[in-house]
Amino acid sequence: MTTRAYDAARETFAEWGADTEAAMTALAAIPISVHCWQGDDVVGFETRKGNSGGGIQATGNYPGRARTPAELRADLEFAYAQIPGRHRLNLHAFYLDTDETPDRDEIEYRHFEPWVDWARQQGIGLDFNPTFFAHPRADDNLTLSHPDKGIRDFWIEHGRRSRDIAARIGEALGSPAVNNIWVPDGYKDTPVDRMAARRRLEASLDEMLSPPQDPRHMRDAVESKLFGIGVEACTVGSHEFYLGYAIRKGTLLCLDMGHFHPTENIADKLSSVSLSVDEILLHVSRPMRWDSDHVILLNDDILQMAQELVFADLLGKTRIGLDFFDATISRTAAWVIGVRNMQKALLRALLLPRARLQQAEHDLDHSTRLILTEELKDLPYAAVWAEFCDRMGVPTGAGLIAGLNAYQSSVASRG
Ligand SMILES: C[C@H](O)[C@H](O)[C@@H](O)C(=O)CO
Ligand SMILES: [Mn+2]
Repeated sequence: MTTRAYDAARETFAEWGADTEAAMTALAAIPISVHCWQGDDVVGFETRKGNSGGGIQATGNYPGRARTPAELRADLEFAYAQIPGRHRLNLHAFYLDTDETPDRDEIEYRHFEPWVDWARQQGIGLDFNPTFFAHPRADDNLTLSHPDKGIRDFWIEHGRRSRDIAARIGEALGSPAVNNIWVPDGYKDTPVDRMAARRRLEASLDEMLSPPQDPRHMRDAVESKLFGIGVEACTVGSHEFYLGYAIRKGTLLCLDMGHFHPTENIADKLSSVSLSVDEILLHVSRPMRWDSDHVILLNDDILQMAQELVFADLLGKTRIGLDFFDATISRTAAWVIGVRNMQKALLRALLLPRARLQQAEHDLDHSTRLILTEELKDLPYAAVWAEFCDRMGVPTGAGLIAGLNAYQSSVASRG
C-alpha cells in the first residue's frame, strides 16, 4: 500500500508533467557497477606488493577492512541488501580468489571462478579491470609505456589475460563484462619525450587489444587521467590520448570524475564524446582538490551528470561504475551511501519535466528555464525515493542507519 506522502508527491509531479511510476520503473532498470576496491582500501588479495602509483591512495585506518574474498563478499552482500535494485560488481584482477600465487602475467579464469559462482548465486553481472599497479614491475610509474620492452611485454600479457578472463566471465554470466584499462604511467617532473612514451603506450595497447573478443561477452574501455601524486608533470594516458584512441579503435571511453581539472564537470563532456564513441563508462567519484576519491554525495556535480544522462538519452550507451575509497569510515556504509546517492540523482533527473525545460531553452526563454529549474528543486523527491526503497524491500532513514551501524559493529574486530 502506498503512503499518503507518496500519493501526494505523485500528484504534485503529475501537475508538473512528470510520471513518478515511470521514473521508478526506469530507475529499477539501471544497474550500477559497484567497485570491489572500496571494501579493502584497494589492497587486493595477492601476496606480492608494490606501489599503487598514479596517485591511488586510500587514507584512514577505520576498523573493519575486508581481508579475504569471503569477507569482501559478505560485506558486499550486506551492502547490496541496503541498495534498491539489482546491480553489478566491478572486480580488479588483483582480487583473485585462489590458493595459488600466479604473477600478473600468469592469471587465468580459474583464479576468479569463485567470484563468478558467487555472482551467479547473487544474480548479478561482473565487470573486470586488469591491475597495472601495486606490483614491483610498476614501481617506475611506467607499465605499458615503459622504455624496457621486457616490462611492456609483461604488462601486455597481463592485459591480454585480463581480457580473456573478462570474456569468460561475461559468457558465464550471460552479460558482457566491461574490461577497463587504467595505467598509472606518468612522470613526476617535466618529460622531454612525451611523444615516445605515448607511442609506446599506443603500440602496447594495440598489441594487447589485437586478439579479437566477442562483444557479447566483453568490451574494452580506456580510462584517462590528468595527473596523480607522483606523476604531477605528465600522464601518458591523458584525456586527449584516450579520446582519440577510443574513437579510432572502437573501445568504450571511461570518464572518471576525479581525472580532470577541478573546475571541469564531466556532465558537460558526455554529449560531446557520445557523438564520437559508441559507449561510455563512468567512474563516478568525488574529487576534493585532487583525485581524492571521496564517497559521492548528492551534490550538484552528480545531479548535473545524472540529468545529462537522462536528458541527452545517454543511459542506453553508458555503463555507470563507481570509483571512490574512503578508509576513514565504515566501508560498507561508504558503498551504500555512494550507490544510493547515484540512484537518487538519477531518480531526480527522471522526475524532471524534461520536455518543458527543453522547450523553454529551444524558445530562448531563459527566464522560464531558470524559474523552472529553481522551482523544481522544491518538489518532493524524498517521498518518491522512500516509496521506491519500500517497494524494493530496502530500508530508508532511521532503519538504514541502525542497520549500517549494526553491521559495522559486527566487523569492527577484524584485525
Ligand atoms: C582502482 C581503479 O582502477 C582506479 O581507481 C582507477 O580507475 C583510477 O581512477 C585511478 O585514479
Ligand atoms: Mn577511475
